[in-house]
Amino acid sequence: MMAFWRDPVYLKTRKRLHRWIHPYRFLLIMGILMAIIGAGVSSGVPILLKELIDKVFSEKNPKLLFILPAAFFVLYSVKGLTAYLQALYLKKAALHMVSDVRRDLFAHVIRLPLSAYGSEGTGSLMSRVTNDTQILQGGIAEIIRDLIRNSFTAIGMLVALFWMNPKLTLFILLSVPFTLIPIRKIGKKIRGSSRHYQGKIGDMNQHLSESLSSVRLIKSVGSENIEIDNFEKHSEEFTSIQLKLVKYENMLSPIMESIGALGAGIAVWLGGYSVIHGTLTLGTLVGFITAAQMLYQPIKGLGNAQSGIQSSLAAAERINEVLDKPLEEMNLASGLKVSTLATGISFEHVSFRYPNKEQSALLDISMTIPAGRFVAVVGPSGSGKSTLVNLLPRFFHPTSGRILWDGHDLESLDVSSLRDRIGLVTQDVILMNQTIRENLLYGLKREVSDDELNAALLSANATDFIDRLPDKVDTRVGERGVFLSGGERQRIALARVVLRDPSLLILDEATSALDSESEFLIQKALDRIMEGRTTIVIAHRLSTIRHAQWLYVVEGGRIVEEGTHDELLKNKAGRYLSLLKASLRGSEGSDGSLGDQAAQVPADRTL
Ligand SMILES: Nc1ncnc2c1ncn2[C@@H]1O[C@H](COP(=O)(O)OP(=O)(O)OP(=O)(O)O)[C@@H](O)[C@H]1O
Repeated sequence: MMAFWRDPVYLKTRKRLHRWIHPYRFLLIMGILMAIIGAGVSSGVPILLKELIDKVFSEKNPKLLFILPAAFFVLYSVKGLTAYLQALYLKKAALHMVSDVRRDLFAHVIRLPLSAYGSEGTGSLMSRVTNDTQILQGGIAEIIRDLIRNSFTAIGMLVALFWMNPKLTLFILLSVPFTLIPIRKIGKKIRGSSRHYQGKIGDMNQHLSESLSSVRLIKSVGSENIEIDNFEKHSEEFTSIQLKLVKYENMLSPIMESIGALGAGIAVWLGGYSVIHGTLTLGTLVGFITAAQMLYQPIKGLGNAQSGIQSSLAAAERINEVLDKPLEEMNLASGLKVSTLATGISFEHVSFRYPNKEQSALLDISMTIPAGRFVAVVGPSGSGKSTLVNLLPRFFHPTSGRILWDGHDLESLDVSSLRDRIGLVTQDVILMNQTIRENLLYGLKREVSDDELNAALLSANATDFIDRLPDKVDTRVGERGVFLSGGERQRIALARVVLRDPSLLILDEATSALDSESEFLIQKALDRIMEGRTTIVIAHRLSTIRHAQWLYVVEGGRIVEEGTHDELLKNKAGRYLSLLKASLRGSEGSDGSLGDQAAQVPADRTL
C-alpha cells in the first residue's frame, strides 16, 4: 500500500538513507520493538471485552469480575508506556539522523566548486540545508511512528478479528482495497504540492537574504515599498500553496473513515444477524465491533503516513539535487603538495569560458612570471583580469591550455596546499562578524603568538587604528566588517596575508580611490609585504603601475601588450598609452604627452 520503496526518489536516496540510518539502528530497533509490544497489547483489548461480556455477564462468573478490569488496567498501562518509549526512541533516532543529513548537506554545499554558486542563490541553498532537512525529519519521525505502529496494530487487530470470527473478518476486509485508490491519488497531489511548497520557501528565503544584504541600496534608491510588495507576493503564493497542501493532507482522513465505517457497518449487520439467530455470542460481537473500529484507527494513520512519506520524498528530492552536484576536485590524495614557488608560474595558451557564457573570457593567454617578480595586469573593465587571476587558486579550470606552477600543471597539484601558498586580497575585503584577532587567524592551520600577530599588524600599518578601538584586537568588526572603514578593512586583510606567509600574492586593487592617508599607509604596507614574494596585482593605481617590474595589458580576454611601464609608454599607438590617456582625460580633461603627465599625476590616481 505504501509502496514508497518502489519510488524512484526513494531508490535513489536509499543508499544515502542507509548510511544515515546505520548509526541509529539500535534506537530504531528498540522503537520498532516497542511498537510491536504496543500493537500486541492493543489486540488484547477486544478479546478481553469479549471475555468480559461472555464470561462475566452471561455466565455470571464473579471471580473474573475482578481479574478482567485489572487486566484492562495493565493492558492500557503497558500500551501507554510502549507508546511513550516508542516515540522517544524513534524521535531521537530521527533527530540525530537529520542532524547528520544537515551536516552532510552543509559539508557538500561548502565544498562545491565556485561555479556551482552563481546559478542558485544563497537564500535558496540555505533553505535546502535548514528547511528541507526539517521537513525530512518531521516526515521520517511521522513515517516511522505512523507506519510502523499502525502496521503492527492493524496486524494485531486482524489477528484478534480472525481469532474471534474469521468469516466476518473476511467480509469487513472487503472494504480495504477501496482505501488504496484515494491514498494513491491524493498522495501524488501531496508530493507535487509539497515540492512546490519547499521550492517556494527557498524563493522566499532567497528574496529575504538578497534584500537584507542589499539594504543600503534599497534605502538609497527608496525601493522599500517595492521590496515589501515583492515579499508579500512571495508570502501570499506561499500561503496559497500551504492551503492546497492542507486540503490534500486532510482529505485522506475522512475518506478513510467513511470506508472504515462501511466495514464496521457490514460487521454490525452480519454480526447482529448471527447474534439474533444464536450463532454468535453477544461478547464476540461487541469484541468484534471494537476490534473493527480499532482496526480503522491504524488504517487511517497509514493514510496520514502517506502525507509524511510524500513530503519527505519531495524534501529528499531537493536534498538529492544538492548532494548530486559534483564536488570540487581537490586532488587531496593524489596531488603533488606544493610548499614554495621556486621558479615561477607560466600560462600556456590558456583559454577560459564561463559555462553560462558563449564568448570566452580568456583567449590563448601565454605568459611567464618568474618567482619573485612583481607583475601588474591592466585593462579596461570586463577585459578578463579577475578571471585570469582566479584561475591560479583553481577557482576555475582552463577550458584549454594549462597553467604551470614550478613546471607542474596546476591540475596535478593538491589544491589545498596550492591555496595555502597563495595570498589573495580582493577589492571587497571579506571579514567575518568576529573579532579582529579571529579574523586574522581565520583558516590558519598553525599557532600564532601575540608577538607574531602584532608584527603582522605592524607591517600592514594596522596598529594605530586598532589601538584606538575599545577592545583593541578583540573588537568585533560587525557583519562583513561594517564597523571598519574600507582602508582599515584592507589593512586587516593585508595583515591576514602576512600571517599566511604566501609564496604568491594576488592583489585586486580597489577601483575607487581611498583617501590619500589610507592610500599611503596601504602602499607602504604593501611594499613591505611584497618583498621576497611573487606578486600579481590587478592594478588601478598609477603608483602600482609605475613600480611594477612587468605589465600585461589585457583586452577582450587577450594579452595585447606587455613590457615595463617605460617601454609601453614609448609605443605611441599602443593600447597601454590610450588606456592611461583615457583615465587621465576622465579626471584631468587633458590628452597631452602622457609620459610626462603620468609622472606628474598623484600616485593615488586610479585607472
Ligand atoms: N562568474 C561569472 N560568470 C559568468 N561570466 C563572468 C563571471 N565573472 C566574470 N564574467 C564575465 O567574464 C568577463 C571578464 O570578467 P572579469 O571579471 O574577469 O573582468 P575584469 O577585467 O576583472 O573587470 P573589472 O576590472 O571590471 O573587475 C566579463 O565579460 C564578465 O561578464
